[in-house]
Amino acid sequence: SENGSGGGRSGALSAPPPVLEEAVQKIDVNPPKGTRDFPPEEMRLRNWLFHNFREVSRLYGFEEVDFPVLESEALFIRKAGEEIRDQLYCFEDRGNRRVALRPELTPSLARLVIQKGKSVPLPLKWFAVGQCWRYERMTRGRRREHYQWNMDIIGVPEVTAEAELISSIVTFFKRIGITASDVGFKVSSRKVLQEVLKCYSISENLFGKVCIIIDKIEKIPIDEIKKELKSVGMSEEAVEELLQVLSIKSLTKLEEILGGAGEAVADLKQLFSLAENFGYSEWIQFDASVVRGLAYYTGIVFEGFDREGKLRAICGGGRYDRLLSTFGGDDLPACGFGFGDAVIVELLKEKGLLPELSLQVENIVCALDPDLQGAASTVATILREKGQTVDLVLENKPLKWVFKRAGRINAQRLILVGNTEWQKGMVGVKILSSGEQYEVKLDELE
Ligand SMILES: CC(=O)Nc1cnc2ccccc2c1
Repeated sequence: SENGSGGGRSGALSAPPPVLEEAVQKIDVNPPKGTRDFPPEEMRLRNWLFHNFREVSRLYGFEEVDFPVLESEALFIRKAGEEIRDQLYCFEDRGNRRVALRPELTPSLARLVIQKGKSVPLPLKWFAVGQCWRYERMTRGRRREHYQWNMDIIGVPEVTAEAELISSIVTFFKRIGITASDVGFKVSSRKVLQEVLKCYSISENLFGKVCIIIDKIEKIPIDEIKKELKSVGMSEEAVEELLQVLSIKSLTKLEEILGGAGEAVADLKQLFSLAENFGYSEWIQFDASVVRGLAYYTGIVFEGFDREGKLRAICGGGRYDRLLSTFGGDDLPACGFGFGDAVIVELLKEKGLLPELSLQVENIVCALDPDLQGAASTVATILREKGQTVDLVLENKPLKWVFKRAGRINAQRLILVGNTEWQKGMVGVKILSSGEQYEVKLDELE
């Protein structure tokens, strides 16, 4: 409220009219490239979505955690050639530290688990909803930020953890009206890949790279995939065998190829059996081509997809038993998933399932003349202390303006503070849906 010319007011009468700062050249009122504002309507949808994320997490007994959006760049530097690494939103800060806006939440969660060490009893069941960033050349015009819901279970080596996580996502889908005919989960295990590579005595450290290449199987031509696999050292024969195995869509077939002794088949059999018990068998299918694009997965991996095949993956996750130890922590088993805020909204639009969320206020309170503004403030406070929502008219406005605003904010009733009523300790009430109008004593207003 201070004017711009040299500090506070000096004797209003003598001072020349305050000269505001010279107008800066018009700033760009749009948010930075690839980012979004959330004006009220969009914010209501976001809050509705996040409320459902949090409610499901609560139903499953998970505790909410959060981390800085800014992390040391080192947390995300992995050598496997991931897209998330190529698009890291990283920079050098004013202390010459290499930092990055987090592209995902899992490394931060792993960092916090290690930091907490033995002080937190296992298993840990933590969830977070956080904004994640990527720096893409805007040529692609894609977003540079999105919000992700993550749920992670730390300290459980059995696939009961993965089964629980998939169950939580099914619960989420059901809550918002999505059914098993709308979406499904493709489920596999990276141990399938591991067992094939072992047959060809391909070294472990190629594992991450091969996964990242395979993850592009539906995004780039198969010849390109073969070329990249050979470039990391796989033989022609190994490539052919691998691609053959990755096309398997039945567990029985997989068992024929890999034999029944391996962990991959055992884990997947157990997962599908648990899915029966959870009651979500119709939601999942085995698909050996699913590897997911993050290098740290080591076991079961899964991704939610829309059965019409129009959209990108809705969510994805899996087991990452080595991540904590690569950060110098104990060798703790871990699994989790990430669920972005973008594809799900596209799906809801496609299915006509976007919720109708309008602003709803119970009361609009207004003084019928300026010297009753104080009285109106008192009435608003009384109603608010009763837990009622109140839009208090803050200026002396004509009744026409008040009615117009009442309509716009979807007020249920109009509380009029007028002289004659106020003298009797009363206020006027108008129910805006029916038009019914009456007077009521202030202490009987509920
Ligand atoms: C569909 C969409 O907006 N995807 C998206 C948007 N921003 C991101 C930012 C970081 C990592 C992944 C991201 C993914």
